[in-house]
Amino acid sequence: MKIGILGYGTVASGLVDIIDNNKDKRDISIEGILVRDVSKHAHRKHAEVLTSDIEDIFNKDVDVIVELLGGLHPSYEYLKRALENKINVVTANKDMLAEFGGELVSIAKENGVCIKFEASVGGGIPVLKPLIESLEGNEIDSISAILNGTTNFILSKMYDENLSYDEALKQAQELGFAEANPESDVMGYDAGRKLSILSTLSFKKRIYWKDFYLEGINNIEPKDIEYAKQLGCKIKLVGRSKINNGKVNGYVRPVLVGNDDIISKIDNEFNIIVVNGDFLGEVSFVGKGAGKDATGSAVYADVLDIYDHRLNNVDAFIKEKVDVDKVVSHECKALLRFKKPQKDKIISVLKDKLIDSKVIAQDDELAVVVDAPSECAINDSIKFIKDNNYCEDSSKILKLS
Ligand SMILES: NC(=O)C1=CN([C@@H]2O[C@H](COP(=O)(O)OP(=O)(O)OC[C@H]3O[C@@H](n4cnc5c(N)ncnc54)[C@H](OP(=O)(O)O)[C@@H]3O)[C@@H](O)[C@H]2O)C=CC1
Ligand SMILES: N[C@@H](CC=O)C(=O)O
Repeated sequence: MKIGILGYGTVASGLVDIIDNNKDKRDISIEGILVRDVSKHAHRKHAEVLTSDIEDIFNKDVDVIVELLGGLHPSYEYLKRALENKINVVTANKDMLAEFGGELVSIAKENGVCIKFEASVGGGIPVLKPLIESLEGNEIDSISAILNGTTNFILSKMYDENLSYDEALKQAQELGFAEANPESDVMGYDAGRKLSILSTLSFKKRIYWKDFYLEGINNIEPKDIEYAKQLGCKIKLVGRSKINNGKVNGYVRPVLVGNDDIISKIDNEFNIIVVNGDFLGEVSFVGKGAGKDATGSAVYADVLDIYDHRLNNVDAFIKEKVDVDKVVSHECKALLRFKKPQKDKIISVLKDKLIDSKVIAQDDELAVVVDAPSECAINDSIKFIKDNNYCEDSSKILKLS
């Protein structure tokens, strides 16, 4: 089988290694590799097929195009052209799927080819195929997940090694975990896109990533980690979505996770996806969510599907779009911090408006763990405190329940 690879960065390097490693088992020939700057890669294996001209790839009469460039453009235009030319496509590009998944699947179906995207969620973890195929008989009603390796790596390094946020992010970039623009990782956009792909496939309704409540880890301070330790918790960037009577509720946000919860045990670049099926109950998928070899392995699995003529497409992306409710409307706990506080006044407001509140620190700031009937009740209390200038600044981290 002849393939063209778009990109020769972290993931493409992993894919090339695994293709070469399995050469005696599967006859996959790399006909072209597209990069921006050929000279940068001239010393590498397969340098003879490098090109910076996309026409060289389309002129090679390939069976599969594997897109590992990232970003929306020109990736979208290249893949659309490939599918319209009846070339099967494999991609790890969640940005593009979250935005144009429906359109690309429709074009693939019209042209009798397929688009595969296992590596777009959970890096190396085989999760989409089991979800689509092995769990087909189940109605899935909830997803709880760590979906971004970079932020999980940063939070682990801050927690375990007291590394600063900036140092940890730098290491994640050096290890090839982060996106070309790491804002996608740290602001929660990447996890939001992955949660939208997972939710779309699981709930069989089109769910857009921007409709989730999205909050990143960029405001997490060492002091938050200290409080988390004091409370027997870790802070994790968690994506959660639920469907109930056709209504979807979902978020990506940093939350406190109790040390006895399986999600708190997933560290560094590892991801976890826990889904609940009506027949199966809960099932968890755990593994490396980012990095060269792990992600290369997932991309290779998609290439093998095409090699072995498993050319099915998923319909979920072309289903009707549903709205997403962003607020946590059930009883919840949260850690609240108030800077330059009028302590007695704040404590009195929280006691009045919420179910319970427990002060855990009161030095230069006030830190309180509250129990509330809903997130709205917490937000209303904070608004009242701020409107009355009882503090200079505040922050809130919900506890996962
Ligand atoms: N890194 C990871 O762990 C994971 C990444 N992904 C996804 O996989 C995809 C690839 O990621 P990754 O390998 O990390 O990215 P990298 O930034 O490491 O590599 C991107 C490659 O694409 C090439 N490239 C980018 N734009 C163009 C363009 N316009 N024309 C020609 N070549 C271009 C670059 O060329 P040059 O080298 O010349 O600059 C580079 O070789 C992304 O969609 C990412 O979100 C998914 C799961 C995990
Ligand atoms: N930047 C992403 C890469 C994999 O999708 C991450 O850190 O998870």
